[in-house]
Amino acid sequence: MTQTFDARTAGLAPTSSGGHGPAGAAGLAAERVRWSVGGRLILDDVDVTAPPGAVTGLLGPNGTGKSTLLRLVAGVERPDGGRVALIGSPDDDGSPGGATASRAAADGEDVLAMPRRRRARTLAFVEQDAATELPVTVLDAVLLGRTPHRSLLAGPTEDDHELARAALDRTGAADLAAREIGTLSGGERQRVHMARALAQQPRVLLLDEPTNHLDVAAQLATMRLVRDLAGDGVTVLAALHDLSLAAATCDHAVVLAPGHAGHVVAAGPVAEVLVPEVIDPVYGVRTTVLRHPRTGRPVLTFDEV
Ligand SMILES: Nc1ncnc2c1ncn2[C@@H]1O[C@H](COP(=O)(O)OP(=O)(O)OP(=O)(O)O)[C@@H](O)[C@H]1O
Repeated sequence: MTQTFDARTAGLAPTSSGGHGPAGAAGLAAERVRWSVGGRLILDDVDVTAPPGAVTGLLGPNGTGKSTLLRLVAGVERPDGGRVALIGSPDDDGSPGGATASRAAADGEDVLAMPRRRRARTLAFVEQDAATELPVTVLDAVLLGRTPHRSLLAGPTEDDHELARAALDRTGAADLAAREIGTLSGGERQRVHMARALAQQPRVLLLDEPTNHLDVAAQLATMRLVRDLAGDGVTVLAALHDLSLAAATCDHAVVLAPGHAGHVVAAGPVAEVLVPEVIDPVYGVRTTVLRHPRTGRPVLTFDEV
């Protein structure tokens, strides 16, 4: 993936935040979000906060509701209750969950009440294994990310093309621009969906397993890109399975427990959350936390109980 690219000079940083960098960033607070399907309660009054201009990992075993929460926050599904709001400065205690989340959401702008186009300028979502049935080229698929930024009847401008190509460049997919999207491999498609989200110039980026299908170098490049975006003032909430990748990349982590309709068991800085006391009972494993010899960040290894 190309890492020499500067989002600010190419105009890929968010446009609507009133300034670049974390100081002008908007965070996200989901408060008491509730959702049922087929008579089964999937999320029961879940509070999750993604602090402004930070990378927050949404963690938890299979089926704990990570994708569902992201889909509700993105407006793909309607919650049965609760609120999703943009928030400003971090809370006094820096806590990304709990009572402070409720207060922040109560104060901030309601994302789900925004008109669709405005919401699409604010928030971009890369779904897990997002399929694209349309017989379109990769470049056209990425240009769709520019739709919320122009009037309904207008076609893409030169600037839109430039931004779309810059987004493809940044996700390492520039050479795929002319390909039909349906012919791509899983990893190639993942990069294209990420590029479409970047072309949207969102203030908040929601990612569901962004490293799915990617080889190890592409995983690292993606998470580096995620960190760079946060540096540009984009708030990132990413569902992740690889806890070491989360420890290496995220500022904050939120852990959902199995069997309790999305109950948040821990939320806070990764070094405090990614510890055996939290991970072992949630995942049913025995965790050892090592230190990365170069970065000093936690590296997690696991044994069966
Ligand atoms: N449309 C639906 N109909 C029925 N059940 C659903 C639906 N959407 C989600 N669920 C159920 O809700 C629960 C949470 O699913 P979700 O996909 O959000 O979990 P997840 O934490 O993202 O899982 P994974 O890590 O496996 O991707 C699961 O038990 C799933 O089967």
